[in-house]
Amino acid sequence: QVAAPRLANVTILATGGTIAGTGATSTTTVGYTAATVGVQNLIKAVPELAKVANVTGEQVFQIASENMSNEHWLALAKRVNALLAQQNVDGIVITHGTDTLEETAYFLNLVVKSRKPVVLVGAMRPSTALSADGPINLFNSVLLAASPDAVGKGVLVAMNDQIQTAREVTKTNTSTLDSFRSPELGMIGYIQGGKPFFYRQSTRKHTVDSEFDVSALQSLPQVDIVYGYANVSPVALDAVVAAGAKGIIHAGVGNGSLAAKVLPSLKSARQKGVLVVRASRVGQGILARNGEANDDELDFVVADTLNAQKARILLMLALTKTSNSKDIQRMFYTY
Ligand SMILES: NC(=O)CC[C@H](N)C(=O)O
Repeated sequence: QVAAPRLANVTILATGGTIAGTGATSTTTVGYTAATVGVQNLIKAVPELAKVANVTGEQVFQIASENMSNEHWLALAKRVNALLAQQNVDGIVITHGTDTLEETAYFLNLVVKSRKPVVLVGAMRPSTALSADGPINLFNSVLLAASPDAVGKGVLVAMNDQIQTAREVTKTNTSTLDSFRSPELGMIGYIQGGKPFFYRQSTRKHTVDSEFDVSALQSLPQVDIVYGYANVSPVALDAVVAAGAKGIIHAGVGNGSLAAKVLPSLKSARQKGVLVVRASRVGQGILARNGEANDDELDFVVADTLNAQKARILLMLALTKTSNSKDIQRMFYTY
């Protein structure tokens, strides 16, 4: 008689979103209400979870993810770190609205102090819809969080049978099931037949190799994003500087080009000590340092391949450590 292998202990931290959403009818796939189903009912809806892990649920928030804030992130990261420090927790799944899921994933990728798996998951259809994607996504994410193969890979996203990394994944479609993709550098694996299959991993630092530590932080520095477009004016940029931004992400056109009408405001912001990071609205490609602007002379930083919303997260964390632009540029080439 051989003893059954020990099942991993996985904690599901529920934060809301469509995966916990309900609609008026089975064909309601838009215009439903997000964040109404509690974590115990999410777990009850997928009895198959018990076959792959000992699952415990905790309702940390119940929100639509457009309302995710820096304070939510700090609370969530502290809870994740506390749980992963426990010997009886092997992995964590976080259920999340899809709108800002990639941001929470990247934030945790930089501040979780453990090699144990952390997997974010959401759904594009509410729990009441025909062919709802939440249950299979939840099942896949729990088996991924329970898998020794997911250890040390950084924070992962498991949706639509694919495994994506926090740094690369982005929401690419407002409504289709295959919305979560890493169009630039690619997904790293699949989940099929109850098993994860990994093919690649990120070379960028994360989790235990990260220099960021939120354990003593109650807030994060204000960093705002301003967008580039034809006929742009400096109105929005000047407003965020006047409102006290410590850093600005400029999501410029093309390779982060700066319009002549905006450049004086960016220069004056930098002279006041505001950190300026050039990113691109394009969505793919390296932001060339000293390409479309002389970053050395302007003392600006470039975002490398990070999109603007993830550049905002890295800059906030960077500003908790230093205001030295060279050091911050190093961080953008490291994480
Ligand atoms: N598909 C979704 O999860 C979107 C619902 C909601 N806007 C949210 O992000 O929480």
